[in-house]
Amino acid sequence: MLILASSSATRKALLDKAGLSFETVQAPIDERRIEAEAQAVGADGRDLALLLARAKAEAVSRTHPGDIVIGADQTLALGPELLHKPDSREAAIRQLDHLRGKTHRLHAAVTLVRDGALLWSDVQTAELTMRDFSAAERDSILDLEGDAVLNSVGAYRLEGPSIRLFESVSGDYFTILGLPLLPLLAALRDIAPDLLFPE
Ligand SMILES: Nc1nc2c(ncn2[C@@H]2O[C@H](COP(=O)(O)OP(=O)(O)OP(=O)(O)O)[C@@H](O)[C@H]2O)c(=O)[nH]1
Repeated sequence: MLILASSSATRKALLDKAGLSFETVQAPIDERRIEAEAQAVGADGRDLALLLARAKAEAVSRTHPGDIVIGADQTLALGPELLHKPDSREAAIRQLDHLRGKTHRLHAAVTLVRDGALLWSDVQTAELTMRDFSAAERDSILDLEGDAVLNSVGAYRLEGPSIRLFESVSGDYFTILGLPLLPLLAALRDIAPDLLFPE
């Protein structure tokens, strides 16, 4: 069985649309604690995404012997600063105002783990520049997006009306949504082709 160790509805949707059959299991890890420990030894956004993706897959692998577990994590770096998913509309407003008119990076990491062993990992980075949008424009986009932006590290959904807040985007679409799907599919074809086309 293929397992996605993520509670992300977006990641689940991407694998569903790719026609994969899998289970989702939320990883029982303390992301903030791992982040604090990693940053204390100088980890940057890219390192942290990989560390968390691996920790999630390893944690779920321990309770699912024999299964291939996909771990994934995405960090948002504005210069050296790491931003996180907003927990309210007010926090989303603050987050978008913080990103307005600037360029930030999204680091999306993905891992494959079986019986605690790391089989494969990858980290992809995208660079996104936001327009210097007005507060009125920001608020009308948040009205259109609703609570969906609370599940997104940048308080936006590139595939939704939020796209109107962007100046430019460079990098893979799936990386921005939070799961480097093409490298993951290539790794699964290599490691467990039967899981891509279950009998
Ligand atoms: N739909 C959508 N989701 C996005 C976008 N950018 C980032 N995200 C989501 O932002 C979230 C990043 O937070 P993570 O900590 O990696 O994942 P999570 O949602 O908390 O889920 P876990 O894997 O259980 O930690 C992921 O769910 C991404 O799918 C976007 O443009 N569109």
